Amino acid sequence: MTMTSLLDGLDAHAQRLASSTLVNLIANDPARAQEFALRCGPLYANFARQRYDRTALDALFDLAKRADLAGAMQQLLGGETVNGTEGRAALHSALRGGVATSAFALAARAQALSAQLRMRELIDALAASDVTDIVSVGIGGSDLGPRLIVDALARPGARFRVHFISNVDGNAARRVLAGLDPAKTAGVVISKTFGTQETLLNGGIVREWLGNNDRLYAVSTNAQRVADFGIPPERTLPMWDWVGGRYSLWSAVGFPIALALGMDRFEQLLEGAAAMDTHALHAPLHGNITVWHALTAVWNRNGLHAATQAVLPYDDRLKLLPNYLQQLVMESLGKSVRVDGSDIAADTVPVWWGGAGTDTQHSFFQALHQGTQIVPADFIGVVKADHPHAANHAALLANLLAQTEALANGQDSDDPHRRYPGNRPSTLLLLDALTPQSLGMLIALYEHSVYLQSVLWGINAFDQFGVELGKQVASRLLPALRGESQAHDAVTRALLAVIHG
Ligand SMILES: O=P(O)(O)OC[C@H]1O[C@](O)(CO)[C@@H](O)[C@@H]1O
Repeated sequence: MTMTSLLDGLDAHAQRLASSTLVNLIANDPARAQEFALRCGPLYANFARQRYDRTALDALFDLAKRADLAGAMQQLLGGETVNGTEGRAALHSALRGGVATSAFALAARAQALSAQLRMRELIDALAASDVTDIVSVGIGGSDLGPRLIVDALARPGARFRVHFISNVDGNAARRVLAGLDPAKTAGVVISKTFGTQETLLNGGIVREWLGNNDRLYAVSTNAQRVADFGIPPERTLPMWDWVGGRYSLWSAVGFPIALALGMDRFEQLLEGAAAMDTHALHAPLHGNITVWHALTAVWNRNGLHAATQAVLPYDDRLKLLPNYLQQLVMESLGKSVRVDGSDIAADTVPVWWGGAGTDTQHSFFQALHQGTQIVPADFIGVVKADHPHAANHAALLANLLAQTEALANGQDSDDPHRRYPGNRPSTLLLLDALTPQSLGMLIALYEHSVYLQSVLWGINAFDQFGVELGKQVASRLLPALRGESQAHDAVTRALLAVIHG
């Protein structure tokens, strides 16, 4: 049987379960509350409120075996060329630990360790200077990860305050720089290619604003372009082709993280991710959180045909997680051809979106409870608070548990307006506490789940050709925008006429 027909087979299970509700599924099999749950160190995952039963799960695990997810994980972590369209490995795991023993992976690990040593030296030197603020310039994978981690884990009173500029909109740079003193600020320009329009423009603004290149640093694979930009090798940290941009926060792309948290806590983040790598590689299929998470995603997409997936962190410090995951998941899995170039018969990635609870309960949760679309959700909670407001934390956790329960169980009413249909699936991910380790582990779980989903769909998770066309059209349009040429497209010509007034 082909993978496509196996994916089609999920439909039959979904049909079989069409009249079962989550209430029935759990009432008929109460042990699933415990048995559909797994733990990996500080990370607990409960899948009991997903709309599969044990028979459907067997079909999913059969899919996992036939797709050889275990072998695929070995290939990824062993540094094999899992990015076939670009002929590259995706060795983000080598940045954070040593699970693999191939010569290539060991060489990558050695490069990663030497870059970490240089990061530590540069941070120590900056800490001995007058610099109080850091401006990080980058976009996409060179921004979202560092921005998320700094927002989640930076502590008040840290040695450096770290700020981010990503958008090419000049307001982004203007707002950030407005509150800073160029004499006490260092800039870090992060770009794997050092060819990204937004980053080069914003980097140029920061370079000019600083008025002194001595406090400008770079992270890139392209040392020549960095040098041409005016940043010397002694202030340039390396990147490598074997790390994808959206998988790169563990590399020197994480320099802003290390500046904000300190190098020791940055290394704890890496340790957490490395522990998830070990789990992903060695845990048996049925006890493997990354496998459960990936199979659940495929079930919701190809069995239940859910068009979107929500991610709902119940911790204000994780409010940027949905933005980060949008790139990780949708840039990786937003594909409609298979590795061999053939069309995929099944649907791939749904739209990922979300926001932090409880705020979002007061914005879009109405649609989650009573809208016509079923939106599977990942709820993420943190058990132990590290603030003194115990009543707030109790309310936060009560809301988290209440929402997953209400979405699943619903509530009947004679009044259709006041009826809650329920049967809305969710996964609950709980961290014992929010620490560098637990956050590293959570992010690595998503990375590996994304990869395993790509294997199940037969697509390449590590290229992103879809973003290129827009960039090419934008650069072709620049002369037309300046009035130096005519746009080719009739609608664009009409719009330019409006802009030119
Ligand atoms: O690090 P770079 O080369 O500036 O690229 C930034 C981002 O642009 C993309 O290529 C496309 O959005 C991402 O994959 C990448 O993370």
